[in-house]
Amino acid sequence: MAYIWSYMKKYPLTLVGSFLGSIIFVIVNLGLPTILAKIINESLINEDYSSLWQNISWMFVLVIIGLLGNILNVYAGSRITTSVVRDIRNDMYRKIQNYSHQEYETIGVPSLITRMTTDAFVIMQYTEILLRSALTPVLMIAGSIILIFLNAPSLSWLLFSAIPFIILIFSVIITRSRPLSQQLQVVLDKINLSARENLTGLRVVRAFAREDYQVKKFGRANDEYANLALRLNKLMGSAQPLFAHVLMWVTVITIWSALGPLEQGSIQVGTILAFTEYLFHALFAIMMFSQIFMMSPRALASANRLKDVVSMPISIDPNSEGVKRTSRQGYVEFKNVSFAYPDEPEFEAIKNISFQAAPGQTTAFIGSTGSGKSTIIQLVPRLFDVTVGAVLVDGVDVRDYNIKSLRDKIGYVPQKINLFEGTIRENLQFANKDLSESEMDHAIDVAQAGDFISGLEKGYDSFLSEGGSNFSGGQKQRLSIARAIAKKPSIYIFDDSFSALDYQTDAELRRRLAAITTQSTVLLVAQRVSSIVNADQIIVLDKGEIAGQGTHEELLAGNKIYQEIAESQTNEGEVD
Ligand SMILES: Nc1ncnc2c1ncn2[C@@H]1O[C@H](COP(=O)(O)OP(=O)(O)OP(=O)(O)O)[C@@H](O)[C@H]1O
Repeated sequence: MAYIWSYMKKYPLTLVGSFLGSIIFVIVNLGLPTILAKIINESLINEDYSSLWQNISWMFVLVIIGLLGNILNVYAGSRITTSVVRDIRNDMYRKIQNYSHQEYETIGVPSLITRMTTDAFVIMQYTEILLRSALTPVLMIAGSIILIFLNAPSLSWLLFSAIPFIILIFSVIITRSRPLSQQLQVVLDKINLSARENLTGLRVVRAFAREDYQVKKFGRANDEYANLALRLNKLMGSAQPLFAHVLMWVTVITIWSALGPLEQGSIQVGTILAFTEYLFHALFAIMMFSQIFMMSPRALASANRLKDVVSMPISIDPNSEGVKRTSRQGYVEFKNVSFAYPDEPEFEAIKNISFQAAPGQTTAFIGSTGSGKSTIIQLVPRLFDVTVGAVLVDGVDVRDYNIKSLRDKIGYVPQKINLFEGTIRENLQFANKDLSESEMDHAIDVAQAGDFISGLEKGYDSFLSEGGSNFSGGQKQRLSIARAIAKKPSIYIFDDSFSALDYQTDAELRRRLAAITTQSTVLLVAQRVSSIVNADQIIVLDKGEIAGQGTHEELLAGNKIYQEIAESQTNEGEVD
């Protein structure tokens, strides 16, 4: 509740409007039966037609005020609920932008999506219920009790004997629904994970003809959700009929117990009619009020999941007051760096790594799969922080930089290509929003992407689907490289970025890159020896440790692991 209130209170005027609407609603709903009782008891029985018309006119006035109140209530309520959910989503999205990989991995991308969509939607529904069922029912209960005591005190016991039944019904429902509501959101995460995995891996699923398996896997999560939802809906759905049942009994008992006083003339027909209306409003208000508690377990579960996202401590401090400018450009140094991934703190993915890279030089990393190549280069843009030692860029520890300034220095081409939905132009401008047409031509040209783009009908305005899935692996790699070049960084990082290129394109691209990186340092992860023969230094990795360091010729002469890699590729006819 406090969580939602922290968002609701940002809209004080709209809140006042909603409260005013609630007050009008109560006045109108209790005013109408009160006037009706007057009409029956006074105007009709005494055949006083002038007071009859007067009362009917008051009823008209009340109905019109009620209509205006309703409009105000609905309008203000909608504004608040939609604003609250929009603000929650914006806050989440902003926070997620600052997440490091560790935070993403802790919550998981599918869960983040469920939280931003479904959990936020649950909060929207709950805000709506709060606005509808908090103030109005309280006023309605208070007003009904006062009017019952003023007009029919002898029947008030009926109200008080019905209240425990209503409270009992809702207490049972609320207690039982709490664990179900919490489970429901967790199972929804599973559905999201399964759907996402299936849809993003559609080609693999088809290629392995595993559609049935995937359908069953999704079906299991979906069935689990349906079972839980059914149990929850049955519980929630039983509230209304049980309430109606209590109300019917109370109405029958009211008529029955009013017969005596009616005969004795101590109570009038209009009063009984008004009493049943007050009673209905009071009990209905209790039911409305209970909705807050019925919905609260689910809302609480969702609010906690949303709060977890926003309050998640950021493991990589963006250090906004950190270093923004350096006199040197393009120097990278690793000083005795060891690193363990946060989810496996016992296992050091890289151990005691030291090397220096200077502008105009290419430093290449090679080694068997899982030897730690990607891990090393991810430490330069501070995607993770070192566990031991230090990474220096231009002489400054990367942790001392303003993180944006550090990353501005780097053009990163990740192993898993990430292009965004939009045009080629937009994807390149992602690196540099002020990119001129000639700069774009140059980046595309160096990345060897000009040929295939000129063959496209719309050229730079050709559209990439989500993740660039309508382009080939090699085309995507070249666009990703062009995007890094467009940034004109002082440090280039290529993580296995040439693997999808044919040998000729790979060689030409490296030649063109060498020409534009005379003032920049290049860190390059490669699988093929042919991609790194001209590197100024090659670092051979084995199980996270440096097993050799030198030029291609030096390593070929004296490093066993490098010799084995080169030999295996020569046998395949790969090395130039
Ligand atoms: N996010 C992660 N969480 C935990 N361990 C990880 C993570 N990423 C990589 N590792 C582990 O760290 C080690 C080094 O992985 P890394 O990706 O750096 O290897 P690599 O040399 O780049 O391999 P490849 O050539 O296959 O890309 C491996 O043992 C891997 O299992």
